[in-house]
Amino acid sequence: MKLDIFAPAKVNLFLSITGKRADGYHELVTVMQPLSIGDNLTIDTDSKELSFACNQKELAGEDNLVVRAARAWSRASGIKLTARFYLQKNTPVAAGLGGGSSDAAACLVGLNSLHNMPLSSQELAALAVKLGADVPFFLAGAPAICSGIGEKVSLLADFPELHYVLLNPGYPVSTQVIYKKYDLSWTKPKIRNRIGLSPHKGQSWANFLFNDLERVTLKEHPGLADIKQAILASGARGCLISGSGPTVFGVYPGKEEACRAANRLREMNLGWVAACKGLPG
Ligand SMILES: C[C@](O)(CO)[C@H](O)COP(=O)(O)OP(=O)(O)OC[C@H]1O[C@@H](n2ccc(N)nc2=O)[C@H](O)[C@@H]1O
Ligand SMILES: Nc1ncnc2c1ncn2[C@@H]1O[C@H](COP(=O)(O)OP(=O)(O)OP(=O)(O)O)[C@@H](O)[C@H]1O
Repeated sequence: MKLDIFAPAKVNLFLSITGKRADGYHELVTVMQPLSIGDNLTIDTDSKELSFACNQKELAGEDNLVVRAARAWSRASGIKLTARFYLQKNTPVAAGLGGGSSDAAACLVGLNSLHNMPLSSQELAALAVKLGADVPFFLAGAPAICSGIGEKVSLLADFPELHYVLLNPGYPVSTQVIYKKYDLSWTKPKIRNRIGLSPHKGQSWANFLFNDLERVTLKEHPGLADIKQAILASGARGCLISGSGPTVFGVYPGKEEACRAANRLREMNLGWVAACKGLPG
Protein backbone atom coordinates (compact mmCIF):
# COMPACT_ATOMS: atom_id res chain seq x y z
CA MET A 1 0.00 0.00 0.00
CA LYS A 2 1.17 3.49 -0.84
CA LEU A 3 0.32 6.80 0.82
CA ASP A 4 1.20 10.38 -0.19
CA ILE A 5 1.13 12.85 2.67
CA PHE A 6 1.45 16.63 2.55
CA ALA A 7 3.69 18.03 5.31
CA PRO A 8 2.86 21.75 5.60
CA ALA A 9 5.31 24.44 6.68
CA LYS A 10 4.28 26.80 9.50
CA VAL A 11 4.68 30.36 10.67
CA ASN A 12 4.68 31.62 14.26
CA LEU A 13 2.39 34.67 14.46
CA PHE A 14 3.10 35.13 18.15
CA LEU A 15 5.89 33.70 20.31
CA SER A 16 6.53 34.75 23.88
CA ILE A 17 9.11 32.96 26.02
CA THR A 18 7.89 32.48 29.57
CA GLY A 19 10.65 30.51 31.29
CA LYS A 20 13.45 27.99 31.05
CA ARG A 21 13.40 24.37 32.28
CA ALA A 22 16.25 22.65 34.07
CA ASP A 23 17.02 20.66 30.89
CA GLY A 24 17.63 23.92 28.95
CA TYR A 25 14.36 23.87 26.98
CA HIS A 26 12.35 27.11 27.05
CA GLU A 27 8.72 27.41 28.05
CA LEU A 28 6.69 29.53 25.68
CA VAL A 29 3.31 30.58 24.41
CA THR A 30 3.13 30.54 20.63
CA VAL A 31 0.44 30.80 17.96
CA MET A 32 1.21 28.83 14.83
CA GLN A 33 -0.59 28.33 11.55
CA PRO A 34 0.18 25.58 9.01
CA LEU A 35 0.66 26.81 5.45
CA SER A 36 -0.49 25.76 1.99
CA ILE A 37 3.15 25.13 1.00
CA GLY A 38 5.27 22.30 2.38
CA ASP A 39 7.00 18.99 1.72
CA ASN A 40 5.60 15.70 0.38
CA LEU A 41 6.21 12.34 1.99
CA THR A 42 5.44 9.06 0.23
CA ILE A 43 5.27 5.84 2.24
CA ASP A 44 5.14 2.56 0.34
CA THR A 45 4.67 -0.51 2.53
CA ASP A 46 5.24 -2.86 -0.44
CA SER A 47 8.88 -3.41 0.56
CA LYS A 48 10.98 -6.03 2.37
CA GLU A 49 13.05 -3.51 4.35
CA LEU A 50 13.19 0.08 5.56
CA SER A 51 14.63 2.51 3.03
CA PHE A 52 14.67 6.31 2.86
CA ALA A 53 15.38 8.64 -0.04
CA CYS A 54 15.14 12.39 -0.37
CA ASN A 55 15.47 14.85 -3.28
CA GLN A 56 18.07 16.69 -1.15
CA LYS A 57 20.92 14.16 -0.95
CA GLU A 58 22.48 15.72 2.17
CA LEU A 59 19.25 15.00 4.09
CA ALA A 60 19.01 11.34 3.02
CA GLY A 61 20.62 9.82 6.14
CA GLU A 62 19.55 7.81 9.20
CA ASP A 63 19.32 11.01 11.25
CA ASN A 64 16.55 12.44 9.10
CA LEU A 65 13.52 13.15 11.28
CA VAL A 66 11.40 10.93 9.01
CA VAL A 67 13.60 7.90 9.76
CA ARG A 68 13.77 8.77 13.46
CA ALA A 69 9.96 9.11 13.57
CA ALA A 70 9.52 5.79 11.73
CA ARG A 71 11.83 3.96 14.14
CA ALA A 72 10.13 5.53 17.18
CA TRP A 73 6.70 4.53 15.80
CA SER A 74 7.92 0.97 15.17
CA ARG A 75 9.31 0.60 18.72
CA ALA A 76 6.11 1.97 20.29
CA SER A 77 3.72 -0.13 18.17
CA GLY A 78 5.85 -3.30 18.11
CA ILE A 79 5.32 -3.46 14.33
CA LYS A 80 8.42 -4.26 12.28
CA LEU A 81 9.06 -1.62 9.65
CA THR A 82 9.23 -2.70 6.06
CA ALA A 83 8.53 0.44 4.04
CA ARG A 84 10.06 2.70 1.43
CA PHE A 85 9.99 6.40 2.31
CA TYR A 86 10.52 9.18 -0.20
CA LEU A 87 10.70 12.78 0.99
CA GLN A 88 10.31 15.64 -1.49
CA LYS A 89 11.66 18.77 0.26
CA ASN A 90 10.07 21.88 -1.20
CA THR A 91 10.76 24.37 1.58
CA PRO A 92 14.11 25.66 2.90
CA VAL A 93 15.88 23.72 5.66
CA ALA A 94 16.73 25.19 9.11
CA ALA A 95 14.49 28.08 8.15
CA GLY A 96 12.08 28.60 11.07
CA LEU A 97 9.32 26.98 9.02
CA GLY A 98 9.21 23.73 10.98
CA GLY A 99 10.20 21.59 8.00
CA GLY A 100 11.73 18.58 9.73
CA SER A 101 9.09 18.62 12.47
CA SER A 102 6.28 18.56 9.91
CA ASP A 103 7.93 15.69 8.00
CA ALA A 104 8.21 13.73 11.27
CA ALA A 105 4.53 14.31 12.10
CA ALA A 106 3.52 13.25 8.57
CA CYS A 107 5.51 10.04 9.03
CA LEU A 108 3.85 9.22 12.39
CA VAL A 109 0.34 9.92 11.07
CA GLY A 110 1.01 8.08 7.80
CA LEU A 111 2.40 4.92 9.39
CA ASN A 112 -0.38 4.81 11.95
CA SER A 113 -3.02 5.16 9.25
CA LEU A 114 -1.40 2.52 6.97
CA HIS A 115 -1.42 0.02 9.88
CA ASN A 116 -5.00 0.59 11.09
CA MET A 117 -4.23 2.96 13.97
CA PRO A 118 -2.29 0.78 16.47
CA LEU A 119 -1.32 3.91 18.47
CA SER A 120 -3.84 6.27 20.07
CA SER A 121 -3.56 10.03 19.48
CA GLN A 122 -2.13 10.38 23.02
CA GLU A 123 0.55 7.78 22.22
CA LEU A 124 1.41 9.58 18.97
CA ALA A 125 1.62 12.91 20.85
CA ALA A 126 4.03 11.36 23.39
CA LEU A 127 6.29 10.14 20.55
CA ALA A 128 6.00 13.51 18.78
CA VAL A 129 7.40 15.72 21.56
CA LYS A 130 10.45 13.44 21.90
CA LEU A 131 11.23 14.06 18.22
CA GLY A 132 10.92 17.86 18.45
CA ALA A 133 9.01 20.59 20.27
CA ASP A 134 7.10 21.57 17.09
CA VAL A 135 6.06 18.01 16.14
CA PRO A 136 2.88 17.86 18.35
CA PHE A 137 1.56 21.01 16.62
CA PHE A 138 1.95 19.35 13.21
CA LEU A 139 0.07 16.26 14.43
CA ALA A 140 -2.88 18.59 15.06
CA GLY A 141 -2.30 20.31 11.68
CA ALA A 142 -4.45 23.41 12.33
CA PRO A 143 -4.02 26.92 13.79
CA ALA A 144 -3.24 26.53 17.48
CA ILE A 145 -1.87 28.12 20.62
CA CYS A 146 0.96 25.94 21.89
CA SER A 147 2.51 26.14 25.36
CA GLY A 148 4.80 24.13 27.61
CA ILE A 149 7.81 23.70 25.31
CA GLY A 150 5.32 23.56 22.43
CA GLU A 151 3.67 20.23 23.23
CA LYS A 152 0.45 21.55 24.84
CA VAL A 153 -1.62 22.21 21.74
CA SER A 154 -4.91 24.03 21.90
CA LEU A 155 -6.73 24.46 18.56
CA LEU A 156 -8.01 27.91 17.54
CA ALA A 157 -11.44 27.72 15.89
CA ASP A 158 -12.62 30.28 13.31
CA PHE A 159 -9.10 31.42 12.48
CA PRO A 160 -9.19 34.16 9.80
CA GLU A 161 -7.97 33.47 6.26
CA LEU A 162 -4.45 34.89 6.09
CA HIS A 163 -2.29 35.42 3.00
CA TYR A 164 1.47 35.38 3.32
CA VAL A 165 4.69 35.94 1.45
CA LEU A 166 7.73 34.10 2.83
CA LEU A 167 11.28 35.23 2.14
CA ASN A 168 14.23 33.04 3.09
CA PRO A 169 17.70 34.58 2.64
CA GLY A 170 19.33 31.24 1.76
CA TYR A 171 21.41 30.43 4.83
CA PRO A 172 20.46 28.08 7.69
CA VAL A 173 19.92 29.21 11.28
CA SER A 174 20.26 26.81 14.21
CA THR A 175 17.22 26.87 16.53
CA GLN A 176 19.43 25.70 19.39
CA VAL A 177 21.88 28.59 18.97
CA ILE A 178 19.10 31.20 18.89
CA TYR A 179 17.43 29.85 22.05
CA LYS A 180 20.82 29.72 23.81
CA LYS A 181 21.40 33.41 23.12
CA TYR A 182 17.99 34.45 24.44
CA ASP A 183 18.23 36.29 27.77
CA LEU A 184 15.26 35.51 30.03
CA SER A 185 15.36 39.04 31.46
CA TRP A 186 13.98 40.20 28.08
CA THR A 187 10.71 38.38 28.75
CA LYS A 188 7.87 40.85 29.34
CA PRO A 189 4.80 39.45 31.14
CA LYS A 190 2.67 42.21 29.56
CA ILE A 191 3.43 40.88 26.08
CA ARG A 192 2.70 37.33 27.18
CA ASN A 193 -0.67 38.40 28.55
CA ARG A 194 -1.55 40.08 25.25
CA ILE A 195 -2.45 36.69 23.86
CA GLY A 196 -5.54 36.86 26.08
CA LEU A 197 -6.77 39.64 23.78
CA SER A 198 -7.43 36.92 21.22
CA PRO A 199 -6.90 38.50 17.80
CA HIS A 200 -8.37 35.32 16.32
CA LYS A 201 -11.68 36.63 17.68
CA GLY A 202 -11.71 39.72 15.48
CA GLN A 203 -8.54 41.82 15.79
CA SER A 204 -6.17 41.92 12.88
CA TRP A 205 -3.26 39.49 13.14
CA ALA A 206 -1.12 41.83 11.07
CA ASN A 207 -1.12 44.32 13.97
CA PHE A 208 -0.49 41.67 16.59
CA LEU A 209 2.62 39.90 15.29
CA PHE A 210 5.26 39.32 17.96
CA ASN A 211 8.26 37.01 18.40
CA ASP A 212 10.67 37.11 21.37
CA LEU A 213 13.30 35.21 19.34
CA GLU A 214 13.33 37.89 16.64
CA ARG A 215 15.57 40.08 18.81
CA VAL A 216 18.27 37.39 18.87
CA THR A 217 17.99 36.40 15.21
CA LEU A 218 18.09 40.05 14.05
CA LYS A 219 21.18 40.66 16.17
CA GLU A 220 22.93 37.59 14.70
CA HIS A 221 21.85 38.42 11.14
CA PRO A 222 21.38 42.21 10.85
CA GLY A 223 20.69 41.93 7.10
CA LEU A 224 17.24 40.53 7.97
CA ALA A 225 16.17 44.06 8.97
CA ASP A 226 16.51 45.09 5.30
CA ILE A 227 14.43 42.11 4.26
CA LYS A 228 11.73 43.17 6.74
CA GLN A 229 11.78 46.66 5.23
CA ALA A 230 11.47 45.26 1.71
CA ILE A 231 8.49 43.12 2.73
CA LEU A 232 6.73 46.06 4.38
CA ALA A 233 7.43 48.21 1.31
CA SER A 234 5.82 45.50 -0.85
CA GLY A 235 2.47 46.15 0.80
CA ALA A 236 2.49 43.80 3.82
CA ARG A 237 0.23 44.89 6.69
CA GLY A 238 2.66 43.29 9.15
CA CYS A 239 5.95 41.40 9.03
CA LEU A 240 7.88 39.05 11.37
CA ILE A 241 10.64 36.45 11.55
CA SER A 242 9.10 32.97 11.89
CA GLY A 243 10.32 30.92 14.89
CA SER A 244 14.10 31.10 15.16
CA GLY A 245 14.34 32.33 11.55
CA PRO A 246 15.78 33.27 9.23
CA THR A 247 12.59 33.18 7.12
CA VAL A 248 10.67 36.46 7.27
CA PHE A 249 6.96 36.54 6.43
CA GLY A 250 4.57 39.34 5.52
CA VAL A 251 0.79 39.28 6.04
CA TYR A 252 -1.25 40.69 3.12
CA PRO A 253 -4.93 41.61 2.80
CA GLY A 254 -5.61 39.12 -0.02
CA LYS A 255 -4.20 36.55 -2.47
CA GLU A 256 -3.67 39.06 -5.29
CA GLU A 257 -1.73 41.47 -3.07
CA ALA A 258 0.45 38.58 -1.82
CA CYS A 259 1.18 37.31 -5.36
CA ARG A 260 2.01 40.80 -6.60
CA ALA A 261 4.34 41.40 -3.64
CA ALA A 262 6.02 38.00 -4.18
CA ASN A 263 6.77 38.90 -7.82
CA ARG A 264 8.20 42.24 -6.76
CA LEU A 265 10.35 40.66 -4.04
CA ARG A 266 11.60 37.96 -6.45
CA GLU A 267 12.89 40.67 -8.77
CA MET A 268 14.97 42.04 -5.88
CA ASN A 269 16.94 38.73 -5.62
CA LEU A 270 16.91 38.71 -1.82
CA GLY A 271 16.43 34.95 -1.59
CA TRP A 272 13.76 32.24 -1.88
CA VAL A 273 10.28 33.77 -2.11
CA ALA A 274 6.88 32.04 -1.88
CA ALA A 275 3.30 33.31 -1.71
CA CYS A 276 0.94 31.05 0.20
CA LYS A 277 -2.05 31.05 2.51
CA GLY A 278 -2.64 29.75 6.01
CA LEU A 279 -4.54 26.49 6.34
CA PRO A 280 -7.78 26.68 8.33
CA GLY A 281 -8.70 24.41 11.21
C1 LIG B 1 11.37 27.96 17.34
C2 LIG B 1 10.19 27.04 17.20
O1 LIG B 1 10.14 26.53 15.87
C3 LIG B 1 8.91 27.84 17.41
O2 LIG B 1 7.76 27.11 17.04
C4 LIG B 1 10.24 25.88 18.19
O3 LIG B 1 10.25 26.36 19.52
C5 LIG B 1 11.44 24.96 17.94
O4 LIG B 1 10.95 23.69 17.78
P1 LIG B 1 11.85 22.47 17.24
O5 LIG B 1 12.71 22.95 16.12
O6 LIG B 1 10.92 21.33 17.00
O7 LIG B 1 12.78 22.26 18.49
P2 LIG B 1 13.63 20.98 18.95
O8 LIG B 1 14.12 20.24 17.75
O9 LIG B 1 12.82 20.23 19.97
O10 LIG B 1 14.82 21.71 19.70
C6 LIG B 1 15.92 22.30 19.06
C7 LIG B 1 16.69 23.07 20.12
O11 LIG B 1 15.99 24.30 20.41
C8 LIG B 1 15.94 24.57 21.80
N1 LIG B 1 14.54 24.69 22.24
C9 LIG B 1 13.52 24.21 21.46
C10 LIG B 1 12.22 24.38 21.86
C11 LIG B 1 11.96 25.03 23.07
N2 LIG B 1 10.70 25.21 23.52
N3 LIG B 1 12.97 25.48 23.84
C12 LIG B 1 14.27 25.34 23.43
O12 LIG B 1 15.19 25.78 24.13
C13 LIG B 1 16.68 23.44 22.48
O13 LIG B 1 18.00 23.91 22.73
C14 LIG B 1 16.77 22.34 21.46
O14 LIG B 1 17.97 21.64 21.55
N1 LIG C 1 13.18 16.01 7.23
C1 LIG C 1 14.03 17.01 7.52
N2 LIG C 1 13.88 18.21 6.95
C2 LIG C 1 14.70 19.25 7.26
N3 LIG C 1 15.71 19.15 8.14
C3 LIG C 1 15.90 17.97 8.76
C4 LIG C 1 15.08 16.87 8.47
N4 LIG C 1 15.49 15.85 9.24
C5 LIG C 1 16.54 16.30 9.94
N5 LIG C 1 16.80 17.57 9.67
C6 LIG C 1 17.85 18.40 10.31
O1 LIG C 1 17.18 19.33 11.17
C7 LIG C 1 17.75 20.63 11.10
C8 LIG C 1 16.64 21.67 11.30
O2 LIG C 1 15.88 21.71 10.12
P1 LIG C 1 14.35 22.23 10.06
O3 LIG C 1 14.06 22.55 8.62
O4 LIG C 1 13.43 21.29 10.73
O5 LIG C 1 14.49 23.56 10.92
P2 LIG C 1 13.48 24.69 11.24
O6 LIG C 1 12.56 24.91 10.06
O7 LIG C 1 14.25 25.89 11.70
O8 LIG C 1 12.65 24.09 12.40
P3 LIG C 1 11.84 24.85 13.54
O9 LIG C 1 11.06 25.95 12.85
O10 LIG C 1 10.96 23.72 14.03
O11 LIG C 1 12.86 25.32 14.51
C9 LIG C 1 18.44 20.70 9.75
O12 LIG C 1 19.64 21.40 9.86
C10 LIG C 1 18.64 19.25 9.31
O13 LIG C 1 19.99 18.86 9.41
